[in-house]
Amino acid sequence: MDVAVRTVDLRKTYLGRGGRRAAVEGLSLTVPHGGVHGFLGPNGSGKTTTIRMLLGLARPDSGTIEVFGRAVPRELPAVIDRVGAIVEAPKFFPTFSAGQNLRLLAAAIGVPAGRVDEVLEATRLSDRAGDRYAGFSLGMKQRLAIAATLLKDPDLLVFDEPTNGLDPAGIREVRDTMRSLGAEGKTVIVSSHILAEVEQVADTVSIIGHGRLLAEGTVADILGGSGTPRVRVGVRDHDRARQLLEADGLAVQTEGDELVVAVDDPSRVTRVLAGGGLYVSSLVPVRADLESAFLALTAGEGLGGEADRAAGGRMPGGRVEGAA
Ligand SMILES: Nc1ncnc2c1ncn2[C@@H]1O[C@H](COP(=O)(O)OP(=O)(O)OP(=O)(O)O)[C@@H](O)[C@H]1O
Repeated sequence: MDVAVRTVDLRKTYLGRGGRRAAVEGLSLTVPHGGVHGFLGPNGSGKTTTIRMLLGLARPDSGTIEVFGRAVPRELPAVIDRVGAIVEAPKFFPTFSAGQNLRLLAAAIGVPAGRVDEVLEATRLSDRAGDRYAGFSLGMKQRLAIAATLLKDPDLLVFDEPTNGLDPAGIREVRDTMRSLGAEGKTVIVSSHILAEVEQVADTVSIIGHGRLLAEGTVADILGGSGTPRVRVGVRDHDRARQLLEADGLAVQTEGDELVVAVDDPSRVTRVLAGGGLYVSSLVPVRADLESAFLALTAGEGLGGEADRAAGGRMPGGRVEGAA
């Protein structure tokens, strides 16, 4: 696998009131080259701290970072031109148009003015290039920020919570932009504490909690670890249905008005129940989604210790820390 970013045993502590506290604790991450990588974790799990270290904005206490094979921060000057990032909200002149803002920036960093049209096109802002920045929606402002990071035509883009504060339309716009950048072959790292915001665009994800890696892999890997498929069964006589299914060796749970049965072949449920004179009114597969996997993995965040480890143990998919 061609690797864009690799960290090994990364650790960063901060001095707080109660002494030194680890924000990042032994984090080993691998981000493949090309495509969108979701960097996920609850608030305070260490995402921003990790991103700041990747960009040379914070120094790790220990551990190593490589960006395109170069050690960061030592060899950062050799790769910095290949990296674009939005870590904090960038500043633009409100009364200038999008195009004017980008042309100013291009001149400041020594990029030919012709590149401005290309980045406006890449972020689908071409037809708004003449409009004043002050009149932009939040989603458009965020796309302009992405356009600014594209001026240098970097190979790696790092966006820290780029959809924070956006409405659903803005989230969709930013998501579409990230997707097309990933499809073009760029490596896009996007952090979020809301999994649904990156699930649809991420080719690979890493999930962290308390500064540690909980799982890493393709979205399919992580979902694949959720175990036997489950179906939600609508049937009148719950108790009797449960007896019949359990007598057939199936694991059954009651969730609200329905039974949830872990079974590889759903027709077995209808067969068993019909055999006992019960008829199924509905049979719906429980979709394994990344949100459930994420919640299972980060369950107990804030409790720490055993709760985290137990939650991790339920997730054999992807690469799970402790199981790898
Ligand atoms: N400069 C700092 N000084 C002291 N503590 C810090 C500093 N920066 C971060 N921390 C602490 O480190 C931990 C991780 O913070 P970080 O911002 O990296 O998490 P995050 O996952 O990005 O969270 P969020 O989604 O809320 O931004 C938190 O407990 C935070 O309070």
